[in-house]
Amino acid sequence: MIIAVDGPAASGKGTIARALARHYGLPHLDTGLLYRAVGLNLLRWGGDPDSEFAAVRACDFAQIDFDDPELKSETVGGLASRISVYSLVRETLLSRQQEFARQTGGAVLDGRDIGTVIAPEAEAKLFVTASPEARATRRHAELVRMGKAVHYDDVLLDIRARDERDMGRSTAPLLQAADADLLDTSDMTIDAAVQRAIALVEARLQRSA
Ligand SMILES: Nc1ncnc2c1ncn2[C@@H]1O[C@H](COP(=O)(O)OP(=O)(O)O)[C@@H](O)[C@H]1O
Ligand SMILES: Nc1ccn([C@@H]2O[C@H](COP(=O)(O)OP(=O)(O)O)[C@@H](O)[C@H]2O)c(=O)n1
Repeated sequence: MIIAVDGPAASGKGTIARALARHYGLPHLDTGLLYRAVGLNLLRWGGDPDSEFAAVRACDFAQIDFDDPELKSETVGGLASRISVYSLVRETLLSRQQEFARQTGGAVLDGRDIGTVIAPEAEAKLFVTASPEARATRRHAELVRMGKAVHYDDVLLDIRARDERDMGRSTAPLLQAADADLLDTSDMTIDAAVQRAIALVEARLQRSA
């Protein structure tokens, strides 16, 4: 079974995807980390994020430690959002994600285009969202926990800028797949959001049985 979890920044899609993976005993891929790794390479190598050529060259994970906390920084997230508009970058990262999705037994993937581009055949699709303010509050708390001195207003601006870029790009824009279930987590605790996600997946599985 493939479960696709898409949504904007800090909506809780990663938290939900990890919980679904645990619940169903499936492997999980956070596809945002691939785009973030490209951004981190550019930062380290002094590559120009305005150059599609440089961004494609940075699609190289040989020196990337996917547990590196720097991947989670807002600088790297911003770079990821900028280079993710390039269709050649998206093409370069496509097969890795599709192979993960199509492995025997299935998988859970989260990102922006899992249900629309990477695995349109997924048995269950969730589009996880929350208000920009709720998302900024969560991301701000997360960054403060990581010891970063950031202002809420800057985090909110960053979230809005990323939404605009992710939704406005021509290749694989962030959008809810026609057959995805919407899950708005603005007023939900993590536990409530996870329980709702499991219920939505179960309902899908029963409908397709
Ligand atoms: N429903 C929720 N209520 C409160 N905080 C949440 C909720 N869902 C996720 N979080 C927290 O918000 C932050 C971002 O969640 P995450 O799952 O990483 O989002 P995304 O993968 O969409 O960027 C994390 O610190 C996470 O613990
Ligand atoms: N499948 C994906 C995943 C991420 N991305 C891009 O990568 C950036 C970082 O993704 P992420 O999922 O790690 O970001 P957060 O939602 O955790 O803030 C996003 O802003 C997107 O622009 C994408 O284009 N397609």
